Amino acid sequence: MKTLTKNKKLIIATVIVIMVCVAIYGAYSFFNRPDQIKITYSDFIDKVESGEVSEVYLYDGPQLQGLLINGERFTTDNPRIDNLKEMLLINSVEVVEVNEQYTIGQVVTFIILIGVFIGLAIFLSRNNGRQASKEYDKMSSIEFSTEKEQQLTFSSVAGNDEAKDSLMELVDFLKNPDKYQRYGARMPKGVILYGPPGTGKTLMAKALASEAKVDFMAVSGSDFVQIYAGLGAARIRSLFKSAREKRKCVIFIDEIDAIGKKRDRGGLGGSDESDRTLNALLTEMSGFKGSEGIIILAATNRVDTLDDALLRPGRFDRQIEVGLPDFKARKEILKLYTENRPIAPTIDLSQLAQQTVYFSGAKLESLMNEAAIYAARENAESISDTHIDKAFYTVIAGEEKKDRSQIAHQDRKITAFHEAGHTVATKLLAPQNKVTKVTIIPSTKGAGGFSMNIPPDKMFHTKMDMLNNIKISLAGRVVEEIIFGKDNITTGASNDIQKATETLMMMIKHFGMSEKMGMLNYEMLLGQQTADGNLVKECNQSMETLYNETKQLINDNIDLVNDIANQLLLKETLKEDQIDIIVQECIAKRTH
Ligand SMILES: Nc1ncnc2c1ncn2[C@@H]1O[C@H](COP(=O)(O)OP(=O)(O)OP(=O)(O)O)[C@@H](O)[C@H]1O
Ligand SMILES: [Zn+2]
Repeated sequence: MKTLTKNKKLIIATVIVIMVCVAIYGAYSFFNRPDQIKITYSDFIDKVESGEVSEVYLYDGPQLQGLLINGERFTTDNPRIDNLKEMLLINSVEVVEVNEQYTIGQVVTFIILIGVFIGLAIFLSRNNGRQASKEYDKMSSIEFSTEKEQQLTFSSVAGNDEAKDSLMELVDFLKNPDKYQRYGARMPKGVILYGPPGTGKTLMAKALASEAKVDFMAVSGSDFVQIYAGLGAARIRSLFKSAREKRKCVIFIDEIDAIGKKRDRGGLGGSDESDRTLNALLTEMSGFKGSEGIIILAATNRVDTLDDALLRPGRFDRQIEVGLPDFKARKEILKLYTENRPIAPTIDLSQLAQQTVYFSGAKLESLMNEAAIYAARENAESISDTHIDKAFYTVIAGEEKKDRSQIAHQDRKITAFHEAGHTVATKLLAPQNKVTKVTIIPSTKGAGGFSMNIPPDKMFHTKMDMLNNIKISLAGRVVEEIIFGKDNITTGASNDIQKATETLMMMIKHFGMSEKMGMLNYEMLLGQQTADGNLVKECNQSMETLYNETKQLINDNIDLVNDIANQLLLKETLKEDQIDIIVQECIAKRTH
């Protein structure tokens, strides 16, 4: 595309040069026309005096030129006398003074030349502008589908149930924005979908638009990063303008981080251009009312790199995680992509789902597609295990070679036991806390799995609450040590240790909860310095005691840890009710 426009410019330039040459030649021959009569100087004086001369071009050259009343042009010798002009004026001849070195022809040629250059400049700049506007237009043509073209529904998206539920709520809003308006409900303008690549973020955005039967406009954040200053911002404005014209629509901005990166505060300059683009986005988002029925969905792999201004209320104030699929979701995705393919009856999707840990939806789709290609190449009757096996290695090519059945087995096991530790400690020490979900599928927030631990709302936290929270944090590491041995503990506990240290330090420094250290605010005493020797010593000792108490607790309930870890290895994600059942069953087993 770039070379094409370059060629175009070259052709245009050549044409213009030719035109200029023609113009110069034309002008030249015009002033040296053979019909230009040559008269003697005395004839000239006679004609002036008899009023036959209308114009004379005065200049310092050897010849004078002029125009007779009858339209004839003439030249005559230039006497180069001082009072010629006065004499001509007295005889009411129009005198045009011409700069010395130039002949009339040259002057006219010069004027034409300048005109042509100005024309050329305007043309090129307009061409440039057109180029810019072409790039600018590209935006709206990137992906635009009207409702008729879409038949996607949320059923085309497997797994990701929580994310789907959140988006489903928005369908009604898009369908009936007036209804919400009537109650003064402020509906979200922007939703950020975040998670690893290929997990179906785009797919869900499309599904939302088609379920709500509204238009879908997709752009990518990187399209707004422009060479032409201000174009990114202009594109944003144009995007919103066309969205408003549609009344209801879903705007999808992929890779929002390309324009929405945290801005460099205090840094010198930074990128003005991306700032300008981000500001345009923020302004546009504040500009439209929620009742307009426009929802902006943005996707990113990393929500933590986004500028805080983007995440404020009235902008992208909803953030939905779209994670890697767990066992159940993988099975559903595989089912989706085997439905219309001839699959050998020996293929066990559950088993395949188990063997594809850490695969994204896109990777699973690609797995089935590659397998289908292998089968087609062989003209096989159906897609068999051998084809899938081959496809498996194609899909994970470049990655560390893993035995299909052993994929990341040790990692999973460690994570499962670590998370089981947190879960058991929570259930035993703080049953009032809600454990919404435990998973061994890594999230973008944590390296391993995570357990969501929501303590009930309380005005005050007791010393006991805080000590228990520390123990819950330590329980992951404790289980690692008990199950895998002192030398095989992992780096997976680094966040836990940070959290435990923070809580303990707060107890000692701010809340006067350490008998040894007394009722002092150590931050006031120590100023900026975070800790002194005594403080560290006290913190260390308390932590050791807490660690040993946690170890005791876990050892006493190791059967429960085993049960939960094994279920995690099997199902990968456990919801609260599933955990409760495991706990009840385990305790029932004990009393028998
Ligand atoms: N949960 C899912 N259910 C069904 N198909 C899925 C799912 N997740 C991903 N896919 C498949 O993977 C393809 C790519 O997914 P999509 O483009 O939506 O991912 P993404 O999260 O937007 O990725 P990226 O972050 O790279 O933009 C989809 O077109 C679909 O075929
Ligand atoms: Zn942990």
